[in-house]
Amino acid sequence: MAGPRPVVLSGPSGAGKSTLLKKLLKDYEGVFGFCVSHTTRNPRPGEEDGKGLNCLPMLLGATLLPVADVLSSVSSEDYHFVSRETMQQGINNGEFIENAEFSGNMYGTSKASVEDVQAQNLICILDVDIQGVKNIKKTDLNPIYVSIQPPSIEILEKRLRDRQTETEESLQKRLEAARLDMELSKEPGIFDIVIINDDLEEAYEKLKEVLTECINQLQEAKNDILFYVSLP
Ligand SMILES: Nc1ncnc2c1ncn2[C@@H]1O[C@H](COP(=O)(O)OP(=O)(O)OP(=O)(O)O)[C@@H](O)[C@H]1O
Ligand SMILES: Nc1nc2c(ncn2[C@@H]2O[C@H](COP(=O)(O)O)[C@@H](O)[C@H]2O)c(=O)[nH]1
Repeated sequence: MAGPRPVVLSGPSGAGKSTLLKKLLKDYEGVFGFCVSHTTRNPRPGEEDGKGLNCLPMLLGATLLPVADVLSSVSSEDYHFVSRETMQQGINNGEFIENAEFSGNMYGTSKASVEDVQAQNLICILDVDIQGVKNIKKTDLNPIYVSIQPPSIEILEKRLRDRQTETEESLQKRLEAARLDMELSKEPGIFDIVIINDDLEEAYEKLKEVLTECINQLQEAKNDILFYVSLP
């Protein structure tokens, strides 16, 4: 696929991927674009369908709201919320790069979502579980693979409980998946880097360090374009 090399963020549910992602998208506006996944799970309070930073021009056009109002209403971590039937149809039609069943729900990355970000010359960030990582490895996407891990399963459980988004049943399913994810992340060759998210600021600094090269490459490419465009 064309465009700058994408970034895959993975790691157990509750490890802090979205928290780090939101900081990154805010600090590097115009550099990164979030790939909005599809899911069959119910939206959480505050989540809305199909909203992602890459939908911004559409939102601005459709709502005619002041830019600041639209920006404050845009979350970087929402989904296209769909029924199982719709999702399965899309998968059957070959519209997805990868898809997985996680904690009783379907999740997937559509080709259109990736292309949407890449068409804007942004570095496309995907947030997927470990099954997604394995499936993406079979494609030609060629991303940088980053695993965000919690300091321990006990701390992960506390973070998930404190987040108050899960029922006891879904929390237990997520912890079960987390144990497997934490084991697999130790296998050499799966991830380019594993970041332990203990202190948030330290984890964020490490993430930025890993992404420095691709951030610089994109910014240089944009500067080159600006230079040539401004030539008389
Ligand atoms: N370093 C940290 N220290 C303490 N709490 C944290 C830290 N990082 C994230 N959290 C908190 O832990 C909770 C889980 O974080 P977050 O929602 O970002 O995880 P996630 O990996 O994106 O989960 P999911 O995959 O389920 O979306 C949030 O309430 C967040 O505020
Ligand atoms: N394989 C995929 N996994 C995905 C995708 N989008 C999100 N996820 C992962 O699902 C879990 C749970 O997410 P939550 O929002 O319900 O807490 C988490 O590990 C995500 O990384 C996807 O498109 N494909």
